[in-house]
Amino acid sequence: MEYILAPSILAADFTKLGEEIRLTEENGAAWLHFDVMDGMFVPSISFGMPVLKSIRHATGQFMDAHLMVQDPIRYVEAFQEAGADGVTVHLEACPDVKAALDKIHACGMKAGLSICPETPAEEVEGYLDDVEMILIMCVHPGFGGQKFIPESLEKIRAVRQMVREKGLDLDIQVDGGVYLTNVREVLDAGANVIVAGSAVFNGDPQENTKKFMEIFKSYE
Ligand SMILES: O=C(CO)[C@H](O)[C@H](O)COP(=O)(O)O
Ligand SMILES: [Fe+2]
Repeated sequence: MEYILAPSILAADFTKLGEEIRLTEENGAAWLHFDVMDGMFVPSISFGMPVLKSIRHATGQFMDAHLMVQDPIRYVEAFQEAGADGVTVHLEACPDVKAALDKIHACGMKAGLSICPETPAEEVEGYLDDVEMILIMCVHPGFGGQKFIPESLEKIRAVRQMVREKGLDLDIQVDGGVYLTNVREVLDAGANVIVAGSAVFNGDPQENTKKFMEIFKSYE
């Protein structure tokens, strides 16, 4: 299994964003996580297509767009045009989940499906053939820097088990409250794509990225 670090720029210092992104890329973070919030599906508003488009030119990392947006199918094409490589939508935000996932594929991107902490793991079962990745939120979406919800570990295990039983090899991404101190627990539970905002950008992004990559090496 491939272990991937996806630093979330939500926690970056935007006065030196390009430099901070470069430090994560040079030290092994293969993806960059881009949190889009619409003030409707989640209470906060973050950033959107123009910011992604600008960053696209600054990095070769896989651009992982996490859309915390109501009825996200409306924006799939725009994110592809801005330079996203993968788009993840929330099951709870889609009037027609399958249509949103199909649209992501039709736009030539990898499709991810995310569930909030209160949504049971079983809800994703019917969509496993339609995605490349399941994103398990380990905090209530909307803000960075929150505390990891411990019950998420059981959900990660359940989804990894479902994926195995179907003979699939999907990425399982975890997002929210993941730090160097608890990342082994989520890896042990079956996650392989780790989103980390505060844990990468608070402090030294170079050293923090290196430390995550060292832990991943011990799993490969
Ligand atoms: O989707 C998100 C919030 O809704 C963020 O990706 C997540 O919170 C990452 O931040 P941190 O690692 O600081 O918890
Ligand atoms: Fe996110």
